[in-house]
Amino acid sequence: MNVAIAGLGAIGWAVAHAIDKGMPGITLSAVAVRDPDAAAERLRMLAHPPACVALASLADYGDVVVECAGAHVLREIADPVLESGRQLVAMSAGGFVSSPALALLWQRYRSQIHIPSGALGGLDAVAAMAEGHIDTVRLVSTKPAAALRGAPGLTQLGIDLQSLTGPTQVFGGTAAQALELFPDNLNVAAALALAGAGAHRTMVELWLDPHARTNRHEVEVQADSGRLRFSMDAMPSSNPRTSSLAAQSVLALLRRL
Ligand SMILES: NC(=O)C1=CN([C@@H]2O[C@H](COP(=O)(O)OP(=O)(O)OC[C@H]3O[C@@H](n4cnc5c(N)ncnc54)[C@H](O)[C@@H]3O)[C@@H](O)[C@H]2O)C=CC1
Ligand SMILES: O=C([O-])CC(=O)C(=O)O
Repeated sequence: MNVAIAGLGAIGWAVAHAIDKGMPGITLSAVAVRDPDAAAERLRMLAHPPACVALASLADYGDVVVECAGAHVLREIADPVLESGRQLVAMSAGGFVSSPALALLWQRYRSQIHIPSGALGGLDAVAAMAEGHIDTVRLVSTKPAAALRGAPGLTQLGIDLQSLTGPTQVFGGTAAQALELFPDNLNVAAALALAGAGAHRTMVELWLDPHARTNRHEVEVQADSGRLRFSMDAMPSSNPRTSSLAAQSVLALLRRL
């Protein structure tokens, strides 16, 4: 299986590196990066350096194309991949909630689009519950201050990270609203919404804890089939916004595919 990756940041590089070290039956065929000169040095560290190509060409190189570059490029990557019948693995799940054009792609091609369990997990159980009736879904995410630095929602809500002294709730509302304010921080809410009750019926609380060392995600789903509760304390990766489990969830998905 040829895998092509968009974006060589915290997740993309971890996935590229792991495939290069050896995953049976999987070859890293191509990457698309924003700055090819900067990436060239990194790619030289790999035993089998992949081709460096444009985003729109990834579909020519990969049976599976893994997006780890951000929701702003998801459409550019997704169109050629889905039209050519390839499979798309999308880390920036929030794009399918906040962009109407991407929401349409999700409806039309969902069998070819894989949303990894990311920094959360447990989505198989939530999807199974959605086959019956889900009454309520609640996600409470608690993050260290560094994880939210630069998020547009902080400015819009008038939150000053420096002034926080203890755990503080910065947002409460639907997943759809959460992704408008925190598009790079709550893909977990999108993944949960897409697996379960949708972005308008998935309720999200976002807390900031200046003393937190992990990204904590607590999920509660009430359905006619029963009640699910779990929590994940995920260690940050080289990117303080992103848990290291997110890249590992891509590797686990690739092995399954
Ligand atoms: N589903 C989930 O549970 C999670 C999803 N994410 C999302 O996954 C995505 C990747 O996360 P990270 O690797 O931590 O981000 P990152 O910021 O470390 O890496 C993103 C990379 O994409 C590259 N990039 C940006 N625009 C590009 C373009 N036009 N062409 C090629 N490359 C481009 C950047 O140069 C950067 O190297 C983000 O959208 C993030 O919000 C992150 C954590 C968990
Ligand atoms: O990595 C995490 O803990 C969650 C995250 O960034 C996201 O959902 O976008």
